[in-house]
Amino acid sequence: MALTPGRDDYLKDSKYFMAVALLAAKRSKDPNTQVGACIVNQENKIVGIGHNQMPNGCDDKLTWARDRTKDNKHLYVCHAELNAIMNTNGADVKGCSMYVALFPCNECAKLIIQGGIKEVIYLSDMYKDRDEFKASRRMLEGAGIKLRPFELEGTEIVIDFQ
Ligand SMILES: Nc1nc(=O)n([C@H]2C[C@H](O)[C@@H](COP(=O)(O)O)O2)cc1CO
Ligand SMILES: [Zn+2]
Repeated sequence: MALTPGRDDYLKDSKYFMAVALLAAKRSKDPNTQVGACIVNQENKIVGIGHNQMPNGCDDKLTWARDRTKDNKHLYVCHAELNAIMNTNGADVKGCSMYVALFPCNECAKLIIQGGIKEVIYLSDMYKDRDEFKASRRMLEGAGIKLRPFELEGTEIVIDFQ
């Protein structure tokens, strides 16, 4: 008996996980750069999601200004990767992959390495020439973490609420 085939145009795993990261990024209040991260375990289950946000309880007390010569957001903001790692409800991130909209900075690289994440899939590497990102790449590569640019296939996913 011939089997009825399933849909071909379903959302593939890696595109889904990056889309989850990008959806999380939409929650960010950063007026300039919104970042999301999604951690996936070896069974392809999501174990943590995060976006760049101010520390809990500090939301309306801290500035989103960008200029580093004055009081500025970089002193305070919790990066998407940090939040994703902290949002796992106790699941272990060891052996997991992280999908992230922007290449991790040096501080997040330390969390990724010490947490035992084995692979980082990133969409943008727009700050790659800065020292923090050179340091980050050096540490991640040194720790043997696989770094993979996300291969974009199509530029949008439409979510229709109707
Ligand atoms: N990988 C990252 N994850 C993040 O969550 N961020 C956050 C920190 C800031 O809130 C924003 C970057 O701001 P800007 O320098 O592009 O105005 O994105 C930044 C990076 C880049 O390292
Ligand atoms: Zn970071």
